[in-house]
Amino acid sequence: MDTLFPRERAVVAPGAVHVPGWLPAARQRELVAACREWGRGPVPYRHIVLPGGGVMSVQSLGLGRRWVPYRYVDDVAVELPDWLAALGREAVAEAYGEDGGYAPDTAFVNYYDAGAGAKMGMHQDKDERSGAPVVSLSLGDRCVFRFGNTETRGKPYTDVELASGDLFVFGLASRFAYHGVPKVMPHTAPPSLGLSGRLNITLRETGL
Ligand SMILES: O=C(O)CCC(=O)C(=O)O
Ligand SMILES: [Fe+2]
Repeated sequence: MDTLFPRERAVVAPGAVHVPGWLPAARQRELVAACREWGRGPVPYRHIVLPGGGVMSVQSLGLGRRWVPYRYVDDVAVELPDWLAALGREAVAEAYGEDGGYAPDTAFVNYYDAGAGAKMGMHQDKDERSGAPVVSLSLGDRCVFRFGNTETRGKPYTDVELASGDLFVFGLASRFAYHGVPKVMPHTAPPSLGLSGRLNITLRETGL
């Protein structure tokens, strides 16, 4: 990534850790290939329709235990691969120094079409019955990831730039913090990745 200054690991809030460039380029390419493959599977990427009638600008696909707004249902359309759960465990160990037995059973793959202005509003990930951390991996275009507090969707929050290969883990006191993606910067993906837009893979333990 071509920034002027090296980007450094940061604890954005207690339990919320940003590790820039965690995924090597080859691993990023493998993950992009896997995301493409999942899209060819039984369930395509789609814009989720919320109960109020709103349509999300992000296109998503679920692996492992399936989520429909706003709950997990007891069925699996596409398995969560063991290698991805293992990567999640490594991610937690990287962020916290130990993996705490992390065993994610669900993942969301989100595609942000940067040209179409895809973004995600401030929300909490709170349909899980587990306090285990959320692991987020970024691929492709850079974005502004807004990481807030557990009380309100508003301030105080911190804006973090997430780039391809970055890891963000939020757990402990930040597990139920509001967060969102107000902006994706088009044409900022590493050219060698062959991806236009941004992919985000988010792993969670449902505790169900
Ligand atoms: O795209 C991101 O970085 C965040 C995604 C997210 O918050 C979610 O899927 O719940
Ligand atoms: Fe989220």
